[in-house]
Amino acid sequence: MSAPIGVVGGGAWGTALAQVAAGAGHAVRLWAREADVVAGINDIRENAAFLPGIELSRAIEATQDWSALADARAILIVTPAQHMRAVLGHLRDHTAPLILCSKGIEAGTLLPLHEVARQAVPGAPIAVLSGPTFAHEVAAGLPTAVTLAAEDADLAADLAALVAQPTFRPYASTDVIGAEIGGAVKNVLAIACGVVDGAGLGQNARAALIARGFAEMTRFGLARGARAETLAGLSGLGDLVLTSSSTSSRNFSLGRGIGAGTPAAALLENRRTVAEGAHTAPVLREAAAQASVDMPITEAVCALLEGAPVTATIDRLLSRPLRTEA
Ligand SMILES: NC(=O)C1=CN([C@@H]2O[C@H](COP(=O)(O)OP(=O)(O)OC[C@H]3O[C@@H](n4cnc5c(N)ncnc54)[C@H](OP(=O)(O)O)[C@@H]3O)[C@@H](O)[C@H]2O)C=CC1
Ligand SMILES: O=C(CO)COP(=O)(O)O
Repeated sequence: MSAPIGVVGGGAWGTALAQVAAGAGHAVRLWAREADVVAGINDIRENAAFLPGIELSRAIEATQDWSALADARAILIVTPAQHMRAVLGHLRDHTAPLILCSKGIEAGTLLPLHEVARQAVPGAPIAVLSGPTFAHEVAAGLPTAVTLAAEDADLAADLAALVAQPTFRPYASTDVIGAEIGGAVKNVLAIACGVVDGAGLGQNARAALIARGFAEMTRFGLARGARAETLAGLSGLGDLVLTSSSTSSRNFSLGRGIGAGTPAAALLENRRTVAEGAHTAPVLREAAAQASVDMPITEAVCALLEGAPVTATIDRLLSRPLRTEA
């Protein structure tokens, strides 16, 4: 039997990707932080906390023991973005490729996650997997396509082949930063789209927000070295389209609650699942300021997360001086 695939993170997405890897014919070792998640996967083949209702493959073995990943041929990293550096500290000496599947930018350093991973695990080749992927649909075997990016084109193609299935199609790319920025920024934009929905501002407003949000994503991405075609692909526009209009998105749902009048702090209190956009928004605002990129929608989302009133925040966005569309 060939070496197993490792997965770090027993949330919805880590569990769904473990199911994908098992479906592709691999033995899978899934590291999770919480004992109830490990027990549920090993004993009753279900992650009831994060991915209820999906019967998990017997090829998945959950563990809390880092040494179980020692012989992994590749490791998918799927913890929330702000925990990634701490988690990767446990894998410092690994040399197997790491495939980063989380979406965000590190607070404080403003680093994209692949640079965090490079610092934390210097001997491992780094790749990024990102795209329009609701975990429950992937776990249910519904057709899905993603971007799988690594600087080395051969590595990207090899890793794509490693996890591919007829219903899970990775498209290889060498634009690592582009694949990351789309996923990080769309989470913030999904909150904004949810606010428009919750406040009852209509579908025209949502379409305008998606288009202007994509312009914002593109300006920031280009400033950070992303390629325009990556931002217009699965991991950018594709993921924005998915999460800007569906209550299956935790970010959209958070925004919807804010738009309907519930304070963000109350919605974020005691959450067990992650809405990454809430963490990414202030980091993105800082990174945009550093790069002299104008991101008014991101600034509005930050204001709402900090407790600004919905109507006044939307009025401010709408009363900005008229400008050309670019
Ligand atoms: N859900 C989805 O459809 C998709 C999610 N993503 C991205 O994947 C990442 C993970 O999201 P998702 O799986 O949905 O998360 P969930 O909200 O489903 O689960 C939370 C996860 O965070 C883990 N966690 C919480 N605190 C810590 C910590 N201190 N250290 C390490 N791990 C911690 C939990 O571990 P434990 O199990 O041990 O409690 C659990 O795995 C995010 O960046 C998200 O944007 C990307 C694409 C799709
Ligand atoms: O990233 C996702 C789908 O691609 C999941 O979106 P949410 O985190 O908003 O649920």
